[in-house]
Parts: sequence; structure tokens; C-alpha cells
Amino acid sequence: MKRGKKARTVKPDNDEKLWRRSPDPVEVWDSDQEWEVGEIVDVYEDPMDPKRASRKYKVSWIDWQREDGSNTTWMSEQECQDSFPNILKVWKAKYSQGKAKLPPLPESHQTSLFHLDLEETLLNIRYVPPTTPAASTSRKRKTPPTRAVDDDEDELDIIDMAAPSPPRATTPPRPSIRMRKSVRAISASTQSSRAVSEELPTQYDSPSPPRPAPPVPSSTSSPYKRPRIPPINTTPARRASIASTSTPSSSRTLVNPASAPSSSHHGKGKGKGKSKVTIMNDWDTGDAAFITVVNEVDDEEGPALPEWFKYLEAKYLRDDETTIDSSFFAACDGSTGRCTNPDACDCQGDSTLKNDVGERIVAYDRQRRYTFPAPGGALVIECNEACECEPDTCVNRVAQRPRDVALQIFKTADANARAAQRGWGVRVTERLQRGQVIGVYTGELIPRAKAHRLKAPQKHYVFDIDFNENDEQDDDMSEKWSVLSYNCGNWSRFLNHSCDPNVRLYPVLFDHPQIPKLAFVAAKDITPFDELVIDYLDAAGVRTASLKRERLKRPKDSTACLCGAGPAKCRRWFPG
Ligand SMILES: C[S@@+](CC[C@H](N)C(=O)[O-])C[C@H]1O[C@@H](n2cnc3c(N)ncnc32)[C@H](O)[C@@H]1O
Repeated sequence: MKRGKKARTVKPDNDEKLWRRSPDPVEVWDSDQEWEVGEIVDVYEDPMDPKRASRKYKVSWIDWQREDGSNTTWMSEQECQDSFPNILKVWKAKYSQGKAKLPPLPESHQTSLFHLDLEETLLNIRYVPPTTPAASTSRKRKTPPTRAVDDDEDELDIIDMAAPSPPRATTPPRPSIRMRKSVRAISASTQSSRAVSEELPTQYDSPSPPRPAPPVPSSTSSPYKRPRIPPINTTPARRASIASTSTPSSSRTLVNPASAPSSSHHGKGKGKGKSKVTIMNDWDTGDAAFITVVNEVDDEEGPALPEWFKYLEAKYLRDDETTIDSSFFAACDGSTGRCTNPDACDCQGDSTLKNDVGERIVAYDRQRRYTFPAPGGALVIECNEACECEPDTCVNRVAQRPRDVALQIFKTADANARAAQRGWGVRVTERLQRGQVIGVYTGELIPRAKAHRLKAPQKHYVFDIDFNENDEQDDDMSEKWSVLSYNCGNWSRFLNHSCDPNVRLYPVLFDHPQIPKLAFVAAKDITPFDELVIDYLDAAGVRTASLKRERLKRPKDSTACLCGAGPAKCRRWFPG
């Protein structure tokens, strides 16, 4: 079966993309113009890449910004080296000493920080007031240089290289760098620029309050040309098909082969975890419901995350393709009410979802609750950006909506001290009804073969995503994919295993014609402060009807289960 038969032109207006805060315009840079570089604010690298060729730096620009107020772009190491080697050198020196700090949040995030402040009463969160970019910028321009770094090739004035001070009543100075040197223009496809921008959203790309006019590139007196955004990889998306929409849950495997839970990836003791305020700030996307971090057990500040961890609420970080031609999506014409009928809604033409008595059904009821089609795990095909149905009212758009369930990342603890070895987990602060969709699993989309070679701790954070692919003409999906949430991802990387889960997963297509997201759904009614737990075995497809047989089937490289489901339910192990 082919998808894409009903392709049509997508509306240019991105307003219908529910999960996207603002459209990223195609960015084209005039290679003759110059902009002033601000600073390196972040770094990303693939730890499986020993030569660090994948390393990218997030750079802020002083006199350039997008219409939405964001002013950062990602650049490869080579581009940074070619353009501003001294800034790079200084960053590396600071980074290696662990001194490089992220700059204060943009103004747009003060609203959510106010939210944090309110939470403080309830959760005993220490609130750190941010400085505003505007204040920092004006300060930066006025502050005289305190230290200069000489370089034969570049003229570099470091006005203030001190790392941001601890929070205090007055605004601390930020690093400020002004350089005078031309940068060679770096070519890259504008399509890939867009993709990079979409795939690495962070708080620093968040929109600030609107400004009256879009940025006008400064005159040639500006010290820097602004290079184009580098691509991650420019391999174009190719047409492929979903040969079968039947995806038994058994085909989704949690790759978690490890020995007993170790503290290495949980982080134990003071100082190993990230500050919870840092995490809550970094993880506040503005679109999705708030995430808080709570530790009522010990003095660990927050869960241990790689320094470079990127929060991705609803996107995979793909390095295999940068654009998705939406003409490959099958689309519906949006006739009133048709999306509730799988036989009438064109996007659902390939769907095999059925209820217990064999009737074709839409995955969701009118309250947007998942209906648990039989057999469990069948692929859900939601309406997409090429459809003409109304995004706000269409019942076949659920997993693609911004997450509206507030979540808490918390340190687990039980009467049994060993159970605390489960590390951090996820819980809700509100009541959930069975069928309520919570969110989707995100991270780096990597080839299956690569995922299976991973060692701890990365291997503890991998899901395989599978669906059947039988169309011989389509060779580009012969590759199997996994999602690694160690370096980037969202709250779901903290979901623990239970032999008696209250959350299940199902694969759902909505933003890519072939590669599904895995959506988490409440499998039963869940009360506030219940931990959300999934069955890793359920995903691994080794379940049998008999608990006794499952206990006997324990693989060599499995982990002793501490889920606490009780002797009648606990298998005593899970894959890992
Ligand atoms: C995907 S991580 C879950 C998040 C993890 N608790 C953390 O703090 O980062 C999976 C790891 O959590 C621990 N874990 C999850 N569920 C467990 C359980 N039922 N019993 C023992 N350890 C568990 C194991 O160490 C496992 O490798």
C-alpha cells in the first residue's frame, strides 16, 4: 500500500501546526553583509562520534534576530574556527574547566519563571531571577574592557569574560565579545537551515516579545558577516511507503540490557545532578504543560543529565534527513465530520485500526481519548499538515497536540531502600483518565544497528521504533530506526519499568509519512502523584500468558525488577 496518493499542496500558513510555537521562515543570508557575533551559548555533540566531527555550537548574534525574537544559530566546529577562532578558543578553555555557563534566559521566559515562583511555595523551589538580554546588552556596550586576549590573526577585545555571578539583587555582567574580522560566507541549503532550527529548539530560540520591525542587517561597518546556518546533513527525504499499518507492540523494543541499576546514570549524592531550576527552565518549551523537578528523598539537586542535554518536547533529532515533503502525506479534504469515520477520512485509508468486534475505528473518541484498538499497538495515522480539516476541532489529531498534562520528575523512594535504585521517575500532579494521551517519546533518531552497539549508560535510554515495510520499491526504509534519549529527549526518558504499568505506548504517524512517534497513553485512571510506569517487556514483546513462564525466561543480561508490583504480578526482571 502506498501513502501519498492523495497528496495536495500544503497551505503556506503554518498556523495549523498545533505543536509549533512559530513558523521558522526560510533564512537566506546575504554573504556581503556583516553581523556582530555575540557569544557561544551552547554546544552539542554525539558521544558516539569519537572524532567529535558532529560537534556544533550555538552562537548568538548581537544585531540580528528573527522575527520571533530568537537570535541564535547552530554552527559546525569548522565554521566557528574559520569565523571566530578566538571565541571558540576561549569557550573551549572555559568549557573544559567546567566554567562555561549558559546565559540568562530571554525575556520571553520570565512569564514561565513567574510560574516557577508560584510553584516555589508548594515545592520549595529556589527561584533564581534571570537577567534580561536587553539589560545585559546595554551593560555590555558600556562596560570597559577588563582583560584582552591578543591574537595575531584576529583582533579580539574581551570586554568581560567573567562567568555569570551567582544570583544576586543586581544584574550580573554577561560575557561580551566584540570582534573585527571578516568571515567567509558559508553556503548551506536554506531547507536544512529550517530543519536545524526545528530540530534543536531550546529556550534560546524562543521568541521574545515582538519587535516593531524585523532585523535589518547592519552596514558594512558591522564587524561580522553572518554565515548561513550549517546543515546537519542534507540527504533529502525520499518517498517510501507504509506497507502494513499493523505494528504489534512486540516490535517495539526497549533496548535496556544492563546489569543491576547503577548509580552511573541516575546520579547519586549532592552535586552530580543538574539544578532542578536549570532543568525546569531548560525544559519549559512554552507550548507544553509545565514540568517540575522534586526530590523529597535526598540532597541530589536534580537528575544527572549530560551537560549538553537538549530538551526536545515533540521532535526527533534526525541526522539523516532535513526536510519532509508534505506532498508525501495522504491528506483528507476536511469535509465536516469525516475524520470521525475512517472510511470517509482519506488520511486513514491505510489504517487497520479495529475495535473488538472487527469494525474499523478512529483511534480516539470525541474527548480525544485513545480507544485502545485491537490488537494493541496498531499504527495510528493522524490527520496531518496537508489535511484541510480544522486542527482545533478534528478528533483525529491528538498525539500531535502540545502536551497538556503537567508532569513531575521526582526521585523515587520506597520503604524498601533498594527500590530507590530505580533513580528518578515521572509522576502526574493531576488526575488522568484512561485513554488520555500524555505525550510522545523523543530523542535522536539513529540506525538500529548503531543503537544496539551502545554501551551503558546510553543503552538504557533507547527505544526501537518498528513498523512493517514490505514494499520492494521503497528501499530507503529498509533501515530500522531507534530513538536514543540520552543526549536529547524529553521527560519520558525518566519513565521507569513496572510489571503492572499504568501507561502504554502506541505508534502514531502525523509529522512524517513513514516514521512514527511513540505516544504514551494512560492505560487506567491515574490519581495525582502516582508514578507513570511502562512495561519494558511489553515493548520488548516477550510477554507470555504465564507469569511463571516469564520468570523462567529471564535472559542473562536482564535487570532485577524493583517495581514493587507484588509477587502476583512482578516478573522479577526486565530487559536490561
Ligand atoms: C530509561 S531509565 C529510567 C530513568 C531512570 N530511573 C533515571 O533515573 O534516569 C531505565 C533505568 O531505570 C532503572 N529502572 C527503571 N525501572 C526499574 C525497575 N522497575 N527496577 C529497577 N530499576 C529500574 C534501571 O536502572 C533502568 O536501566
